[in-house]
Amino acid sequence: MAACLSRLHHISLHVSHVGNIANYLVSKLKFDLFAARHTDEVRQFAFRRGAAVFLVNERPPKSGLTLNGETRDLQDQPTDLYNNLHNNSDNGHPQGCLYDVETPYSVDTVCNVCFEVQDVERSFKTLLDQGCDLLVPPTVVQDSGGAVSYTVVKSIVGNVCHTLIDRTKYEGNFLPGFNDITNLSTGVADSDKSGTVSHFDHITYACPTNTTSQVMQWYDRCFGFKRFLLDSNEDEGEGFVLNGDGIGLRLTAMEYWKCGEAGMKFSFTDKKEPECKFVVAESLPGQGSNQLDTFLTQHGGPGIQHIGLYTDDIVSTAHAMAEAGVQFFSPPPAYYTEVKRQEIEAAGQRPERLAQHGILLDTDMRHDARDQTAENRYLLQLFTKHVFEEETFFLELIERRGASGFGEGNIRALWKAVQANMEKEKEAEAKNSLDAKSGHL
Ligand SMILES: O=C(O)C(=O)Cc1ccc(O)cc1
Repeated sequence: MAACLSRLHHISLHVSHVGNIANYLVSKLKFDLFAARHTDEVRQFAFRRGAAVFLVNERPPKSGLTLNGETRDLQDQPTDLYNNLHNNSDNGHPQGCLYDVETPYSVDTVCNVCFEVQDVERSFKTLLDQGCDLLVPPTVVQDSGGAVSYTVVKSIVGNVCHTLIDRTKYEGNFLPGFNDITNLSTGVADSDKSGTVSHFDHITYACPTNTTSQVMQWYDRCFGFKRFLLDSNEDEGEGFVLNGDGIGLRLTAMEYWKCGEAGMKFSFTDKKEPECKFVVAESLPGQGSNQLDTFLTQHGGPGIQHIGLYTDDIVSTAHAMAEAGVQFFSPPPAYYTEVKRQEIEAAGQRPERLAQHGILLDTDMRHDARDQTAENRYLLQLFTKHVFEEETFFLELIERRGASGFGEGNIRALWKAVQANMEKEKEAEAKNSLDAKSGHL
């Protein structure tokens, strides 16, 4: 039996200095800082835009395991390493990170997807029965707003953990132990911000070659995740494979079944909540080094490579973010004048408008017999450059106009833009070192 999830609560990051990412989230992505917790050991900050919540944990300077850039296998962090990092004080309450464990990777990383559950104790037992590594046993934390219980399970993917939390008896703003922050928010209501970000659309894992099926099995067994086909060309067994012309990538996606919707006896809500999909990306050999390999090397192993933020107006959202200094990847100009012009116009969009910020468009070719009218389903995507110093995380804006998967054209365009950028950076580095050398002569 699998543990029963009710909804995604937040995604947490572990960084060495909170300042840069806080500035990125607030000034550039227009998230509001709404809750914080400081102890002698740790600083934790919660940021929100719509239903998307990031919890940023600042790593204490002494912790972290240097991996010297070596790539590790799918799951090779011994559990006792996490346990040593999760100090308990005399009263049993963690002194370090609440609602999480410190990550053994030394780089800045996004590594915990926290879900709400109905019954933490039962989830804990179910996952123990499934042979999972439980890093924090059921723990209760309370303050004047009520009590919350949680447990933390290590996933099969690198440093990714899942905190399972029951906050049904809590009435505070975020979680017990956190102080509300109102005066440091952007001061602008979500509805008044230019563009919208309403929720997390998907979370993409970067994994080594030939590990996707292990990941899929783990999530099915432990959480009841189910396969979700991304494209009409996708083979059930193989996944969505893009191989050739400089790209070697296998994508396989899963969605989770909320308890209420999976025919369980309780239903948490009648309101349809936005879905967040999980995408497993593995690189295929033979097409040269790529962004997945770069991630695995710089991150020190598998993990969360990027997150898609859903917007219902990608042009305005991208415009506001670009004005605030967010850097995005752009395809070559020919994308808008030749390659995709007709397709963009057929979708009712203006190529010049999309070209302004590098927004990509892919039409969904899937034919759904039940839905004769939906001829023009498409999605719009835009990818940021890496958010941290190392290439261990980026974000994406995504607007879905009836398309629920991903398009091959957008992925190829992104792949090429990243490759071109890598080459440009290499050239600049080579030029800098040449300049430095000639300066010494
Ligand atoms: O398009 C998306 O958002 C995906 O998640 C697919 C994807 C996965 C990995 C990459 O390095 C690039 C694209």
